[in-house]
Amino acid sequence: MLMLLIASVFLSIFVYFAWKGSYWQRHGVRGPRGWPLVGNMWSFITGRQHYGDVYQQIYNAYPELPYIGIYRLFGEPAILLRSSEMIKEVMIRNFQHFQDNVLWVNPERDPVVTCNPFIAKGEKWRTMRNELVPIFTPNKVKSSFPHIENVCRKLMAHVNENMKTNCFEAKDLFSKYTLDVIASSAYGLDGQTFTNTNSDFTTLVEHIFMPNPYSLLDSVVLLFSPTLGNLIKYTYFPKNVANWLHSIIMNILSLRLDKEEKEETKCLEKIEHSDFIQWLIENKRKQNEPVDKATIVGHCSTFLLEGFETSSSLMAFALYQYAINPLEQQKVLNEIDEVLKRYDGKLCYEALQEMSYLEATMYETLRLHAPMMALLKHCTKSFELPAQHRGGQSFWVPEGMVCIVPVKAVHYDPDIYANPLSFQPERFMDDKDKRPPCSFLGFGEGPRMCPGGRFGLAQSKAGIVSVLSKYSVHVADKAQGKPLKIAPTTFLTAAENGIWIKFKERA
Ligand code: HEM
Repeated sequence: MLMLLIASVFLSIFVYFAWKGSYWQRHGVRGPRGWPLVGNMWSFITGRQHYGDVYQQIYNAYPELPYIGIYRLFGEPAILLRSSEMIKEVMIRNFQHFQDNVLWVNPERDPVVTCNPFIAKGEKWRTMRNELVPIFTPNKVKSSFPHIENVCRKLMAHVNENMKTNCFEAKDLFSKYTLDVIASSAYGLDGQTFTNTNSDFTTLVEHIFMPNPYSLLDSVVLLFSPTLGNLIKYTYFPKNVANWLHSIIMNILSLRLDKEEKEETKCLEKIEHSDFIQWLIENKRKQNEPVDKATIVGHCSTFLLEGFETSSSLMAFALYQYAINPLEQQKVLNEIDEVLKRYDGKLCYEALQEMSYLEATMYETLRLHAPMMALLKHCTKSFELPAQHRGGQSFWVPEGMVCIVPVKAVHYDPDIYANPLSFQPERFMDDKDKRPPCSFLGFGEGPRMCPGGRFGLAQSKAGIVSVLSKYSVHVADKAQGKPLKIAPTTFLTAAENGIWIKFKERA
């Protein structure tokens, strides 16, 4: 009797998985066969391949299809978008059907980050995004520039001081830089990241996104399994960092808002602050709306989480690319010299705008090392995709299904970017209008496209120009002959063993 029971349990499990694994066959959509539980993600879940590389492999295997039916972890059917037309449908033209990002964060455990537009869903997303967009207009980015310039000076002092050892881990160097920029331009604080090894920004925040033994678990929870997240009580924003941030921002707000009230009653002049927090407050006042302190703390967590990691990895990967591509580096150095000469050697916002080759190298770096190797969108309103192949039928994407935009696969597609492995910044000067839509996704696309990209580029370019106006960059001795390895487990793209560089004083 017991044997019969066990056998029927096994049989039911087998039938269930066989039925689940035949989803795409039943719907007449082509794609790779999936395995029970792991779907097509075996090499990801075993820590051997980044999820972006898994999607790239599948993308390359079906060159003739506009989209592919795949199985994510736990056998979950999902659509991998392939043609640029399909990507455009989902990210831009029919955005209202695919509004939400896939990122499983529990609002009760992670209340601070629920204001983050990258995480927020539905109407809350729209409200939060609308509050942030005015902070990043060209004028506002220009107004932030004195903060950036000031941190550039600290960066240079730090590099000059450490030239004796002359072996820098680029990601670490530029994380310090971008954290200091955010501390100053967003909160009006001195982050002390270069001068104080025990500064809160250095000890609490700097390593949040670095590869660690839990990176794979974090990625699985964030992208695949809220149930697992609940089980292990996962938090996206570590509790101690959230508490620390909450307390410093509430302090800043009390100082500013309470002071303003007192000053208003005494009719004294207001103190001028010029940072993101102040602009958030002013925008609320202009609209005659109350300033909600909790929301401002939420936005401050967004500045921190979205603002430092993406830019610092862009800077680190860019310097790595210059180091292994000396001809392209020379073009950057020449342009920096030429432009700065016109500005009496002074780094300023206007000078950066004239460095078009430098900008092209940033885009080319983002093409090769996009911070997000795939963007995942939830279908929020069912949507009809055209037939996938001749003789096939259209497919209704059901609400809740995940649609994958395989950023890395698109960026490395030789039909879009000839010779995709090589670093050719010229592609972003001459040819950019000749490419199909949605073929550069370093900042995403459509209504959810990165609102902070302009600021991110400005801070990245300024730091790079500061360093390269004095030094050229090279692969550090300890990393010679060792190819760069990308960590297979992290949510954001990161180098497994760091990016080791050295500088040489320019003649
Ligand atoms: C070079 C630097 C940066 C890169 C490469 C970058 C890249 C991205 C990407 C790929 C997305 C996803 C877009 C999508 O889903 O279509 C994104 C979203 C976002 N980024 Fe950035 N980012 C950068 C800098 C920044 C900065 C400095 C901030 C703010 C301080 C910021 C704030 C955001 C926010 C709030 C979102 C969510 C937007 C939404 O879903 O509506 N980013 N970014």
